[in-house]
Amino acid sequence: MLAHSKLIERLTALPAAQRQGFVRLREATDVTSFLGWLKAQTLGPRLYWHARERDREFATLGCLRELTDAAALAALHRQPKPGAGSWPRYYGGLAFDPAAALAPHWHSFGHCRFVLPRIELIRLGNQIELVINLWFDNEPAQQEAELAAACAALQQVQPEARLLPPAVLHGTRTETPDASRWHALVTTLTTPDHLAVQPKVVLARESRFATTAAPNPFDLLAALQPVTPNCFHFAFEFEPGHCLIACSPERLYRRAERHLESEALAGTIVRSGDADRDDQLAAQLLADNKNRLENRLVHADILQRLEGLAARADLSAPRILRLRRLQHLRRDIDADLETDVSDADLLAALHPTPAVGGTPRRKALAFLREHESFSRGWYAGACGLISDDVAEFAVAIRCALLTPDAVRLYAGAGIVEGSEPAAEWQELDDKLATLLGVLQPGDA
Ligand SMILES: C=C(O[C@@H]1C=C(C(=O)O)C=C[C@H]1O)C(=O)O
Ligand SMILES: [Mg+2]
Repeated sequence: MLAHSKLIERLTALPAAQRQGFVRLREATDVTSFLGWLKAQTLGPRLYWHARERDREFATLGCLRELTDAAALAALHRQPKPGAGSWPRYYGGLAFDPAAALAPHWHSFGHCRFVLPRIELIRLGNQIELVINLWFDNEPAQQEAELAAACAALQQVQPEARLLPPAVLHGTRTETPDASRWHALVTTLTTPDHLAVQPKVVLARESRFATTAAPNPFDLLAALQPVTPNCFHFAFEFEPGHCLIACSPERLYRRAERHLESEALAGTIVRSGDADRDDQLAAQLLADNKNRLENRLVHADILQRLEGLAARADLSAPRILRLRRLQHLRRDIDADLETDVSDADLLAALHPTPAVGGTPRRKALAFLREHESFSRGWYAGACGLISDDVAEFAVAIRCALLTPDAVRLYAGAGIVEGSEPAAEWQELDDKLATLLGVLQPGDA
């Protein structure tokens, strides 16, 4: 029998004594492709999250509860452990800047949106489970309605769809800012007066393709997965037709109980196609003052913000994270958290890091609100999942927003002392090359 039918049977037979609080039932199942499975589903929101290590994968359908502000996130922390012994897991994220207005194409995301899904498909290692979530209160009528809603959701589960090569992206491309405005912004940020008060700002660009034929987001992400090693993969579709997809190399943090892993990922050089030349380029990156400064400002900020939250925090030596076309400088941070630190505290402290915002943070955000003439929305936001025992967030870079009338790609570059406008503009193109290579195969 199929897993969803087994879950329906178990729900129908659920003893009255178990109709209490948060309930989660799970059944082993087998799915070839989580993205193919999501593509076939009609119940939304549809969310997908895949860890960089590729050993944990999640696809979710529907919404049982939602958290849409910092207070609701903070309240999660104090919840008693549910009787079922399994914590609810919320999937979602935060926009880049909590105080910046959102353009209409970002409205369905909001500044903060986390969903406790009705249905989860979870792979841990080789084990796949289909999960149904319910939340009962003490009213018999609510309990009946909750059971009926859960069964109805399971009945809607569709068999996997076949993934297809994504439709090729056509449409006129508009850059915001354009190259001359970028030049002016970088020049402003690298004057000695500016650098004295604002050593780093991460400037970004939106590349908008006007099209009424955006590729299917799940086909697109599936095509990107094999060419984006060492990356988190995620897709967030809160409303039909509006989907953010990302192949991000950058972890914001992972927390397992009181243990925290974070990192400074900043500083960039290309790859060459030749192994020896790549090693030379990596050595050049490790020795380069501008790139080291980009990275140093990130780990200094993260370590400083962990003071008071962590009993211990250690920084690794610099290493190279290799992607398909780029290499980045990376330093890992490993910490033990103080007892009562919540994910709401961690998100408020760490996000946005100077890898995507700048330092000092408030000044950088104020500069971007004033001078960046597009809406970042969830680009450079924090995306991931929270439960009481484990939480994990990636930074939403190397991403695309697909909407009914456009595909928008985003790329940014850290501007510090030594940044040159043309080289930083080129870095934006280098960061988009993998995505564009799949979206517009002939042109890459
Ligand atoms: C802002 C982005 O990437 C960030 C900027 C980097 C840089 O300037 O060297 C490198 C990695 C990320 O910290 C992006 O990809 O959009
Ligand atoms: Mg850079």
